Amino acid sequence: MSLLLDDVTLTYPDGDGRLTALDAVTLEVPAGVLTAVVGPSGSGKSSLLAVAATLVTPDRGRVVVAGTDTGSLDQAGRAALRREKIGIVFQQPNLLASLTAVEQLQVMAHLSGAQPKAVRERAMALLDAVGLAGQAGRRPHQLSGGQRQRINIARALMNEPAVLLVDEPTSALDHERGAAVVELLATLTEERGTATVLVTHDRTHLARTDRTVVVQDGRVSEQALA
Ligand SMILES: Nc1ncnc2c1ncn2[C@@H]1O[C@H](COP(=O)(O)OP(=O)(O)OP(=O)(O)O)[C@@H](O)[C@H]1O
Repeated sequence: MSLLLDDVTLTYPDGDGRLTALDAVTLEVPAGVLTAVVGPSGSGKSSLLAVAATLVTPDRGRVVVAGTDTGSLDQAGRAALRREKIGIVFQQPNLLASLTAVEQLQVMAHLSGAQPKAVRERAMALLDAVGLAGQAGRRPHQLSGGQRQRINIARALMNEPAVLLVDEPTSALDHERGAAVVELLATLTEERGTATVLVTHDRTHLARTDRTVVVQDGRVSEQALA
């Protein structure tokens, strides 16, 4: 088991009271499984990702990442766990304008003090895995939106995370490029054995995911495969 949310409740301050964003959510995501999370705006999808990423601490319940109960960690411990075990892909790639494709990946590992040669080899292998080996020397403005999102995904995999959390990666792409990104996520999840959670608005992508979870008013329910 790579990611477990166990009876997680998250509330935010709301006027004099509290707003319940996640309401006793239990979700297990095994290694090698691509789980889609869908639901209306404001239903709690981003909150679920933020809790899974250990960026937000729930009021109640357990978040277990690659066997570690994150409730037992202090802030530094959670930061280390995020660096080592969790890959996060946001909606917008947020690539650094002055760096080439391969450097966008290398910078991640340099931060954690790995050997430069091994880091470059790993970065090139990942660019190859996302179909961009030939674009390694290009800067973001020389790449398409779909290519930038592929680099974003490759960058999130640099530290070989057990858990990959992906927030609306296709929202800035046309349908065909979006479908190709979801296809890539499915392949990488299977090959690398990540426990992948994909938040998406686009239900046409669900055919390519292993499983769909619906969030409604902060509660999750399983949906049969489409
Ligand atoms: N920092 C915050 N403070 C207060 N309330 C918040 C905060 N973040 C989210 N909420 C509220 O919590 C609920 C769940 O929000 P969340 O962002 O998780 O939904 P979502 O499903 O990701 O929505 P969307 O699809 O629009 O991104 C909403 O009612 C939202 O208004």
